[in-house]
Amino acid sequence: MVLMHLAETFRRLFSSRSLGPAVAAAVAVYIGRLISRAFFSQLSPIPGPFLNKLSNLPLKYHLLRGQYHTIGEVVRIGYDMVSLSNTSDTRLVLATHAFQKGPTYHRGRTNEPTSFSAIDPELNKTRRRQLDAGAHSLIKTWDAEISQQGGQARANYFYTFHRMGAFNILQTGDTSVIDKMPIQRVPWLFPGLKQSQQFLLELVRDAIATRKRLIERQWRPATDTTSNTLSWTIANLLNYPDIHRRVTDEVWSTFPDMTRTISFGEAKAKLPYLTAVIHESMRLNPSVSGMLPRSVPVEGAAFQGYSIPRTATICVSIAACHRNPKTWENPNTFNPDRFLGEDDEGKLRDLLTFSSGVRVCIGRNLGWLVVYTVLANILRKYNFALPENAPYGPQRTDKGGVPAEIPGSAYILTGPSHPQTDCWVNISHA
Ligand code: HEM
Repeated sequence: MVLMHLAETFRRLFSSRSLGPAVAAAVAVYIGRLISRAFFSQLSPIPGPFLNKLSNLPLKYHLLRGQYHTIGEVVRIGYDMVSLSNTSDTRLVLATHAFQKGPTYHRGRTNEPTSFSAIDPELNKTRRRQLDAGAHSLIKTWDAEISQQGGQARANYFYTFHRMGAFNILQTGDTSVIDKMPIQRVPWLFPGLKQSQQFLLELVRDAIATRKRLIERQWRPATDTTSNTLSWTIANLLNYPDIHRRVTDEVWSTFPDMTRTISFGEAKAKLPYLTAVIHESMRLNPSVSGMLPRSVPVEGAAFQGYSIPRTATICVSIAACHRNPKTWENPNTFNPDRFLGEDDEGKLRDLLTFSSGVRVCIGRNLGWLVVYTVLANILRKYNFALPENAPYGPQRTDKGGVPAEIPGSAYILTGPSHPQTDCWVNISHA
């Protein structure tokens, strides 16, 4: 019915005297453009499904379904887009500011470019410095106090840390925020109180509004990456009961005293199998997985013998690199042992979980801290078991006999697509 309607509309357009030639010309131009994209573009020699050569729509469809390319190391994933899955090539793209982040990073995000979305290298460097500046200025302040006080300083670290994190006071010396704290005054005696309260209220309202805006736009990269990593690790352990048992045994036998929380340092130093489990989970399901677009420098680029013009976009796909069969044996299998062998250092170099180069994740230490401590403590404290009617689990395998993975999205950040059905677990105290 719809097709008939469309056909009739086209017939009318073409037969209309005034519109007919214009529409025919537009269609001819469009078809010409498709032919040129497919056969005469500089990207034409690059392998990839035929539809990808014509439009970027198939890419969007595949990303929404959680799929990324697995057919080669340089693949045409759109009419003007290529994706790499060779780790060395990918590191080269990420290494410097030569391949800047693509314009999509900032489109539709926050008003102000953040350290994540800033495209301009200079602005990004400033943003990264601003985050470092707190620690840097703390060190400078304490160094100065130590030398002034003859080698030993009396410092209140609580206030120092607070000031360092909040509003960059140590660096700028601007303490107006603290000075206006209402709790520092006796309310009814000071006329300036109303003004101070107003100032603080506006500040807080502003912070809440910004946070709400980010949440509404589902833009919480830092917390999402960490919580997605945790979700994927639990999902993988539930799919592989032997590995689950082995990692739990390691935590139990290493830290039998349940009254003490396992710290990050302890977990990292004393739980090699948990470390391998986390690496393997981050390999199989990197929470920042794909479509990290990079603009090609004016002089163009070449990878694996294919030249890529500056008009194209290179999409770095961490997920595709992590499942490249040339790099990883049986890439679709969850196998932490690959990080325990003799070449575990080499294997770690092939991981791009936190990216690499100039735009490497600046929150990776915090990410590690959360992932290690949460996993070590919950694996020790709880038994996890899949409910009887769980849609995924070791009983459900794919054609290769590997436990089927719960579906995930693949659009920059990757988490389970249907947590409302796929992420249930029964927990009890261990
Ligand atoms: C397991 C947790 C995490 C993973 C897997 C992860 C991964 C990544 C990756 C792959 C990138 C590069 C993205 C790109 O090139 O577009 C990145 C960038 C970034 N990450 Fe993380 N991240 C994690 C946790 C965090 C946390 C906890 C924070 C903040 C406290 C954070 C803040 C950032 C920022 C600001 C950038 C942009 C850096 C820049 O472009 O200069 N990340 N992260």
